[in-house]
Amino acid sequence: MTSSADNLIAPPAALDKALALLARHGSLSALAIWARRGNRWQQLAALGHADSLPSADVLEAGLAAPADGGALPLRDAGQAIGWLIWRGHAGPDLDALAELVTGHLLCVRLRDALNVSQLSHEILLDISQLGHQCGHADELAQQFLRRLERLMDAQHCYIALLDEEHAALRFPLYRDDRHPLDPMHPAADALPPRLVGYLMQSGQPLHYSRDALQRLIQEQRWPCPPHLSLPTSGMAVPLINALGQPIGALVLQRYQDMPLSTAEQASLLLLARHLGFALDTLRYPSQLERQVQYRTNELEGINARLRAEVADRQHHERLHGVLYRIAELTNTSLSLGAFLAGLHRLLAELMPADHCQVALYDAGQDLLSFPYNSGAGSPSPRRPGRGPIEQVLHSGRPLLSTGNTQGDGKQGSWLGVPLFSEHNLLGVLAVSSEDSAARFSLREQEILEFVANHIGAALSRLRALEALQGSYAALEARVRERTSELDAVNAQLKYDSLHDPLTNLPNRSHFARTLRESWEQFVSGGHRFAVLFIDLDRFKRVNDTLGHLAGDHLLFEVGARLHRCLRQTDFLARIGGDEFAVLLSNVKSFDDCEPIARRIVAEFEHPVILHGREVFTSASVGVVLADRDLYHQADDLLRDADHAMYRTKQQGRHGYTLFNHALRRDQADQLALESELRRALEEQDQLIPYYQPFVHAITGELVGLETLVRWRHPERGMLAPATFLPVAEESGLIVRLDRYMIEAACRQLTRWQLSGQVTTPLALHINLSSSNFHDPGFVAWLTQLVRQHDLQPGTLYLEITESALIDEPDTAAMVMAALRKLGVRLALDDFGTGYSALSYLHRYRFDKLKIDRAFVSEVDSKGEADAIVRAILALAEALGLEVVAEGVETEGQLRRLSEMGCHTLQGFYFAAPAPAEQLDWSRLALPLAKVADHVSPACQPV
Ligand SMILES: Nc1nc2c(ncn2[C@@H]2O[C@H](COP(=O)(O)OP(=O)(O)OP(=O)(O)O)[C@@H](O)[C@H]2O)c(=O)[nH]1
Repeated sequence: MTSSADNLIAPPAALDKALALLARHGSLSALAIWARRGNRWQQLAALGHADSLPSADVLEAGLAAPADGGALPLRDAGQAIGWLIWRGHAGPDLDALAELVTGHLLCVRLRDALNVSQLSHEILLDISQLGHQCGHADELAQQFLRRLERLMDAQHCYIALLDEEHAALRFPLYRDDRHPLDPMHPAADALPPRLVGYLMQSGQPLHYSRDALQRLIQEQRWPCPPHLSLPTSGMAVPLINALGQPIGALVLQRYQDMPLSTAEQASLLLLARHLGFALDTLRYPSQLERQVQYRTNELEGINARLRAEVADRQHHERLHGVLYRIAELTNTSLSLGAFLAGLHRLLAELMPADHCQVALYDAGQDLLSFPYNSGAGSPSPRRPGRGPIEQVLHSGRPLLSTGNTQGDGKQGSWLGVPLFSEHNLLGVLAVSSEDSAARFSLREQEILEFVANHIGAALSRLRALEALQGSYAALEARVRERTSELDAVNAQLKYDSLHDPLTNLPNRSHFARTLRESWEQFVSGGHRFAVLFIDLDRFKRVNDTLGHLAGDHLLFEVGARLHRCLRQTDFLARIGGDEFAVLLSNVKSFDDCEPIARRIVAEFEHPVILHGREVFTSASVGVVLADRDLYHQADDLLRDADHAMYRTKQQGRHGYTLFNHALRRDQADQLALESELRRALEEQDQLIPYYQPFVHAITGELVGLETLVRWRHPERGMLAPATFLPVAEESGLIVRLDRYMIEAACRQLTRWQLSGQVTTPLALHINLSSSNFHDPGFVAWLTQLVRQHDLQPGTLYLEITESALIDEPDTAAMVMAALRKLGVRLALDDFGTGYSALSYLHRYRFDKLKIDRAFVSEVDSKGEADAIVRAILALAEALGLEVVAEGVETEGQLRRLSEMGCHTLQGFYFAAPAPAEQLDWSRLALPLAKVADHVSPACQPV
């Protein structure tokens, strides 16, 4: 008996022995032993007519064993590894023999495996050498196939390799008649390249059945024609090089129903591993060379990357530098032209911008203008056409074009981007290069767009700046215009404020200022000067007789005449109505002033022609000399010049007076008198009312009394009104004096009435100064007074002079009307002496006229006076006015007046003015004949 070890060495012989034993123990006509070798059944031993027996495949598929025999599966670990199939009777030791055969079959399998393993090792070793033996991958693949076929069924297989240079797959071996493929240029969407690609990506071997492949195709969405026949099974293994990187794939497939065994799968993995190395060795002859190459490639890669990084960084630095300068330029350029030229220079640092053009589109005018165009001058504005600029404008997008971009036949590259300002399309920025090799790319486009943004911003800024500058300029022009207008107006206002509009001469304030300046200079050692005060004489008369316009004319003419009398250096001003003042410069004494004053006075001897009439006028002049010892301020000089002029008036007008020591004393005296009068008004015993009667010419009865003021001065004695009334008028105390007198008279009348001395209505006359017309409380005050004394207002006669009416005619009329309303009567004093008395009678309503003493005194001696008095009486009668003749001093006058019909008389002939307590009531009550007898020649006015 052979041992198992022998069987291991020679299994077929062992089986034959097992067959003989079975035949011996039974009556068998046929017997076969089948073994599974790989994926197939193989009949290892047979006896008798074994070929009539069913095969192992048939039995495994479930078909019945021969009816006249049997079939027994031989199992190892539950798996059928062989079959015993027989015809006839098997005998009792079948099972034991079957076990024996099973052991033999296992030996066979082990031996097969050993053989395969040995073969595999040989082949693997062989394949490892192929890399050095073969010169080309195709050859290596054929060699590999030959060896593979020794191991397994390799009817359908292929090897794919990655061609790195061309990034494509090549198939040095391709055997698959079901899927024809051009191994050198395989269609990328065919199934093999897709499968290889998938495998190389996953890096994992893939064993698949048809269904699994079908699922993969669907999952990966590979195009797959419906008629395509897929393998029943297959295995694809990635080819890996020495560095573990996939370089291709080895695929083996079966279309028949014979799946790859586990051993085949394992072999294929090993084979693929060695194939990968062999192919890698073919590409890199030696490992060292390969490593050097690899390292070189790696270093070259790193180097290239570094160089690219450095170049990139440099480019970015340059780019940032230029962009920064562009941003700076945007904010600093003052003109668009300078800004755009600067931009072009900077752009040229970043790209081959040989030419640069900025086109702006005005939609309102449908015009393209070119604020910047490098090269030969700026094209003139034009309507849009069909060029690349228009295309950019139309699309609002960048445009890159190559070829003959300039229309000059030269090849080049053109890049244009739209210019926006706050989303409004303004125009186009374009650059072009003449270099046919230069090409603008996305990078240049991005830069240009960046620059275009800045141009847009700069345009907005410059336009805003231009608009601002424009409005500033307009504003400045307007301000200049307004300033010069204002200057002119101011100058005019200043001139007006310093000049008299009628004569064009400097006015009072101008004179006052000049006077002060001259005084300051004089005080600090400058030249002496003098002041002349000139007032026209009786100027009112001109106004009244010829009208105000003629008066104006005269004032103008006087200004011109005065000017002629002066020297160049003298300063003439009109300081009031008919008042002029002159500053005589550089005079040493009155001797220098007098000739000029004389000249002025003489100038008025020539008539002035007003409204075709010759008018004679004259002037009163006062002269004062600047004196540091006597004066402290300039205004005092004018005051004293006025005083001197006033003295001229007092002395008969038409002349001049030098303000000398006597006048100064007189002036001081006047001032003292003024303050004494002020005090007198506050006391009761200084200002005394005197009463002078009005007598009826025929009956001799007392018909009225005129109240006349006398001042019983404590030191100066009894003062006549002429002494202090001018002071009262000038100082304004006249109003208080009038009230004082009216009140005193009313009080006195009440007393007389109470004492029974006055029983019949008596006319009480009191003088009223024109100043009272300006006292708004006067009428109310008088009303109150009349009530207080319970007087008949009709007994009061207020005597007004013509001059009071001349000064303020309207105010006078108003006050007079109010007085009349109160019931107080009005008398016109000194009638006949004025020059326009008749007009006053017409204008104002009087109750009584007092014929001036000048006519009365001559009424009995001069026929002329007689005639005037007659005329006055006739006029009064016609107007229904009472008449009083004042100043009757003789009996002749009395008789004459009486004959003429003037019955109310006043004068020394009857009684001199006397204080109340001295009135001789007994004599006043006498009839006329007796009156004359009682007149005392010693009775004189005070
Ligand atoms: N036409 C005219 N008259 C003026 C102007 N200003 C003032 N007057 C008048 O001038 C007159 C000045 O009068 P006075 O100087 O007081 O008196 P007079 O008549 O000149 O008399 P004496 O000065 O006393 O000689 C007043 O009647 C004013 O109304 C003016 O601008 N034009």
